Amino acid sequence: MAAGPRVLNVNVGVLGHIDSGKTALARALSTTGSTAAFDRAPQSRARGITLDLGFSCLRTALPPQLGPGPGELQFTLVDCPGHASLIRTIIGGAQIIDLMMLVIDVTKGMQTQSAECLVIGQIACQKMVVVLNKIDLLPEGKRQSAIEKMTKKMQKTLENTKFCGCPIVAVAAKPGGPEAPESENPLGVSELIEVLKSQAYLPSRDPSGHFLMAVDHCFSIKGQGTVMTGTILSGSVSLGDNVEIPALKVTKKVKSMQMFHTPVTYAMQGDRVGICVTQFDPKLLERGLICTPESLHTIHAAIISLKKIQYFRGALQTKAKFHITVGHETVMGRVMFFSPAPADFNEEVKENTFDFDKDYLYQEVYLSKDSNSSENKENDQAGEVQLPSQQWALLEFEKPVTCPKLCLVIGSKLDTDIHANTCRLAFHGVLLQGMEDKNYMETFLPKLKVYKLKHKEGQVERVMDDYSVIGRSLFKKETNIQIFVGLKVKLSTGEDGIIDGGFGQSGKFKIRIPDGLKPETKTLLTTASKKKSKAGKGDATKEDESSKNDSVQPVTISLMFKRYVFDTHKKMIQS
Ligand SMILES: Nc1nc2c(ncn2[C@@H]2O[C@H](COP(=O)(O)OP(=O)(O)OP(=O)(O)O)[C@@H](O)[C@H]2O)c(=O)[nH]1
Ligand SMILES: [Mg+2]
Repeated sequence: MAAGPRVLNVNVGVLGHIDSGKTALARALSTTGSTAAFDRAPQSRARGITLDLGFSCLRTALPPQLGPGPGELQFTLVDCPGHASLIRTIIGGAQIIDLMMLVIDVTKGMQTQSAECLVIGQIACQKMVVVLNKIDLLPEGKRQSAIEKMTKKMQKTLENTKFCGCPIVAVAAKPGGPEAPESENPLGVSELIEVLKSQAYLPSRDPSGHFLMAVDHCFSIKGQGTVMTGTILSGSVSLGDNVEIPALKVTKKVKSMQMFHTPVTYAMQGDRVGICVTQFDPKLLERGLICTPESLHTIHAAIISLKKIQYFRGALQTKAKFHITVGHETVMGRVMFFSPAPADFNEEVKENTFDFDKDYLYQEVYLSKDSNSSENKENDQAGEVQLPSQQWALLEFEKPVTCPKLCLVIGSKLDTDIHANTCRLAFHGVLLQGMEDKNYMETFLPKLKVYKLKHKEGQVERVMDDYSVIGRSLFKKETNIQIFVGLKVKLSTGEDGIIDGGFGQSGKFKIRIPDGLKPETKTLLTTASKKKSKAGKGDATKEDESSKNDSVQPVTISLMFKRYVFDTHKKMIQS
């Protein structure tokens, strides 16, 4: 470890709607700039928007809650882009921060991407500070009352979020806007620094486990090698360690390391470091992960636990495609939702594990208060829809992704029109099980016991004798009835029956009633048959005709069974 005073690092994300003044605020806050801060990229400057994460830092005295003893607190400011199209970068940025600043243009209030950032913050961050920026644009006489009004509004917005009651600070990061001289001093920034200090906490710092680092910049230094800078997400790293760049499948030795311009020999979770390796072309890696060799897995499909994002309009449909951010990568993927089997509905589920021994119920749509699918009609009749405490999804990716175990997953509809003023983030969850085998369909999925409940209805055509009836309209003409032989059915009059075999060529079948038909049922059926044969006089010989003629029969037959979605034999199972 480096000698000298103790320095603690806290990553502070700067998030908010486009043009709210995030970059201006980061600039006002920082005393030391680091690589690629402040829209240094030429494309960024030309367009006046932030295209990538910007890093800068600010050092202050250690606040009392992080004491005792001498030392310094370093805030690494992670300036995120605001433009809607860059939401993937924002999600990546949010996963490395400990404390989030949500920047709001005080003259505009909450805007579409402020809301999306708030959602991301709720998923990925512990703490938040709201910054009302551009207060210089409020007429001086009415400034205070306008700030108070917006503060109240924000408090209301945050009421039902985990950030309820968080500090709200009013500033002007760049009074006068872009044309104002640099000498114009920002307003409220020293107050904001005090608030940040009061909110700072020691993020979890645990040197155990695999080393994993989110790299945000990669560049070469003549005569030294290639430097990758980033935040250590887990584990630790020492000089001489081998680290893998999984996206490129190469392993390199750590030649030297720096933490904010100071050489170090060791760094751990929460630290921001630059790692120098040799013989590696920096052009090959821009953004990405490096890790302990072979500690990440590359997966083609995954099982996740998930929750719908409340602000997402519309239902989450099975088979729909989403943009899926898995850890730090985003790919297209298809989803299939499933819930606990009814028997396990109220059972506590263990966090971060998936139980392959249990049965799960396939769902056409994710069950939520607003999902009024016909599937849930039976549930609905009780009034309120009963929702399970946990639901899951199977994700099938269009391209394999490389990610750590148990990483964060966010599903979004990024193809939604960015001017549509709606939340594009649809669900979030935890990756419970990845499937590394390309042939997971054959090798893995059969282990996943998700079933569909099938319900078929038909009618009793006529009585054969006291212990058997002929049924119809349950199967199609071409159905191989043989595979249904032996399955149990129930008559609407209460009798249990067993499918005995086909009858004729038109999909009719024979049902055996082991306990015999009730006399009432027999009467009911005989009267109905008589009526029918009268009506159909002349054609009575044509069996086929009568099955098309859907005259109402008084007794219905219902067949219920479950079938596992991934069972290659398509077995029908009855309890
Ligand atoms: N009047 C006034 N203008 C400001 C203030 N802060 C920022 N601006 C202006 O608002 C515009 C946007 O500022 P940026 O800091 O680039 O905004 P941003 O949120 O980083 O934008 P993106 O990164 O593209 O989302 C610039 O023209 C700034 O000069 C402020 O406190 N007062
Ligand atoms: Mg910016």
